[in-house]
Amino acid sequence: MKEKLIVALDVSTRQEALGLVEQLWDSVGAFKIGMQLYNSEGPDIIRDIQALGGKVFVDLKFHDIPNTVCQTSRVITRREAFMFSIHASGGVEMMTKSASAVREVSGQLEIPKPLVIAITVLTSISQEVFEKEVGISRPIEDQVVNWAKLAQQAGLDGVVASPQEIRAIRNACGNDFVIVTPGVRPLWATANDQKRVMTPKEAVKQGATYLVVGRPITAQQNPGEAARKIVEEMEEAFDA
Ligand SMILES: O=c1ccn([C@@H]2O[C@H](COP(=O)(O)O)[C@@H](O)[C@H]2O)c(=O)[nH]1
Repeated sequence: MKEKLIVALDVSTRQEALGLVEQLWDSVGAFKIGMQLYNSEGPDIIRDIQALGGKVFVDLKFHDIPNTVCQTSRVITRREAFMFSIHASGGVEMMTKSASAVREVSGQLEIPKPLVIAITVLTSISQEVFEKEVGISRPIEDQVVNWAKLAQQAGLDGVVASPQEIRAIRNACGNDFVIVTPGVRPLWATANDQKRVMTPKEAVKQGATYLVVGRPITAQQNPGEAARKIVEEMEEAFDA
């Protein structure tokens, strides 16, 4: 079950990040690098985490014209990321070019193909904000499923969505489609800025492939203990 847990390393220094990796590598499945750490420490942080035995999800949420995202996907593939994210709202051409570039480069280099995952609607967005600020007047779930279907059509491996949309995505895209869910909050943690949340146990029950958890682990005095507690809660999904 720990393989399903990805820890978001939202810190600003290599020292903090590698300290967390050393404490957590045997309790979780992978580590996520986002814009904070990547922009502080640069791409070498990917290699540093890999050197400690950690698999790396590069969550830089690429969103640009098809050529730019395609060429950047080649770069990330060469860095042997385990997974990386692009925005579904970039469109089918952008996603298709990224997916085929990744297949080509990983095939040429004979390295494992990274999972390419489409961001749908950020888990910090509520239905009210979606309508009033983003300007889309339909249920978030419908928009997420629409983007998930387009991502699948484009040859991507899966999507990032809130646990609240897992069932609808599974119904539309099937059991092999990868669903990565941030917005996971144990009952003992605060929601922070996350709006569409669910507990680890419920997210696993709904059918998440991977759970992304940051602050409920990294902001604790004992991150290792928090991660193990979350894995135990995930395992409860299969208790009778
Ligand atoms: O829709 C999304 C997409 C990405 N994220 C990222 O996941 C983590 C969540 O961290 P917490 O501390 O557990 O809230 C963070 O790195 C986000 O950039 C997301 O939350 N929602």
